[in-house]
Amino acid sequence: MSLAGVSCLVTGAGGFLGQRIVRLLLEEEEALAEIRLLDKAFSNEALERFGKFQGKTEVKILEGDIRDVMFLHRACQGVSLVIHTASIIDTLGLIEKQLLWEVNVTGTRLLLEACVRCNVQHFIYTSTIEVTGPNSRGDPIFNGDEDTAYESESKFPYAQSKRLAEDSVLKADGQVLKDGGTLMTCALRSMYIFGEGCPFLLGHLDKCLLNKNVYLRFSRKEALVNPVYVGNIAWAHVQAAKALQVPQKAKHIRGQFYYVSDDTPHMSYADLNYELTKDLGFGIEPQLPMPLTMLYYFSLLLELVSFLLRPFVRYIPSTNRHLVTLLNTPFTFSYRKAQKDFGYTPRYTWEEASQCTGQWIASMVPQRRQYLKIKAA
Ligand SMILES: NC(=O)c1ccc[n+]([C@@H]2O[C@H](COP(=O)([O-])OP(=O)(O)OC[C@H]3O[C@@H](n4cnc5c(N)ncnc54)[C@H](O)[C@@H]3O)[C@@H](O)[C@H]2O)c1
Repeated sequence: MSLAGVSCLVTGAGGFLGQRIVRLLLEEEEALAEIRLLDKAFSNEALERFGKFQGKTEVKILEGDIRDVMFLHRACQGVSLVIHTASIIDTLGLIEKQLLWEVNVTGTRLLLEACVRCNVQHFIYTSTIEVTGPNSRGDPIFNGDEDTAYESESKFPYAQSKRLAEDSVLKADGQVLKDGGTLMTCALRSMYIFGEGCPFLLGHLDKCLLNKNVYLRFSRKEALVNPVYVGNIAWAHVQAAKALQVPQKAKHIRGQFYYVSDDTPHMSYADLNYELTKDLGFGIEPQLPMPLTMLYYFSLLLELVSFLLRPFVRYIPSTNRHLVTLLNTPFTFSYRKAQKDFGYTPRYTWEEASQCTGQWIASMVPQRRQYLKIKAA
């Protein structure tokens, strides 16, 4: 299976995951013809990294908005594969719902329409485990798979927006392209992603440094999850893309969603922070700041305060019931189906993943200390 000669568009290419997907695509032995990198903004570091690449694949930077129909039309013209990672991630409810919808839901639909107009045959959507749950009751799942029945009714805007976008992607499978061809789509439901460049890890690191080098325990030890290393979820996109090129394989994949995890040991989100930086001598609080039920009602209280203040001031609490449940519910998934249907196996072991991530965090500590010092002054 190969992507030799393929022209591919990656949206969200300047983001944490997008950059890693691009890197893997550029490293492919059998070179792609062209990769178009779409994002609303690229950092200088990202541009520098892409600029260093000296290979056969042509790289084009497309800076613009996923909501811009004309821009999408130009971006899709002449490509046969779209990997759609661009999205707004919002676990706290910081972003206005309308903007979240416009980017995550409408943006995805506009992109699908552009694909049909421009005869793009293959479309891979980066979805999230949050479209499955956990639900508000906090029902656990251990080693779930695509057939695991689960009552999920998340009303949290980010999860809802990703669910609607995923539905649109999977429903678009089979649509007739302008030239009479067929659009084939699939969605990869990623676990929480860790790795070099992960903004969430930096947020937790800052709090740890402010707490005298002790990580906050925001999830109980028993709340086992299985986060995925960025190199592995990126690899899953590449593997899915390759399999879609092969008609015999594509027929199993199209219209399907897949859970993508790797061999990261199952542990809580809080314990992952600790595990990744054990060598730095950081600690972790032994217990939640208050019993889980109390934490839940405390979050409810903060949400009520936020609601009451809404006519006067926009106050977004630092926690909410959705987040407390998300962080404290055992929720693990197997990648068996992705392995069976498109040959996904993790490219990096847990040892490699944790070592690279740990080294990156260690390299960020001096900078973050400096930043926190300036912020406090
Ligand atoms: N980070 C995680 O733990 C995680 C877990 C599961 C799924 N995902 C999914 O993976 C994808 C990538 O996430 P990430 O962690 O790389 O996030 P990220 O924020 O680093 O990347 C998203 C990119 O999308 C771009 N973008 C946002 N709005 C845009 C717009 N209007 N037009 C064009 N580009 C726009 C951003 O500039 C950003 O570069 C997302 O779809 C997310 O839902 C992430």
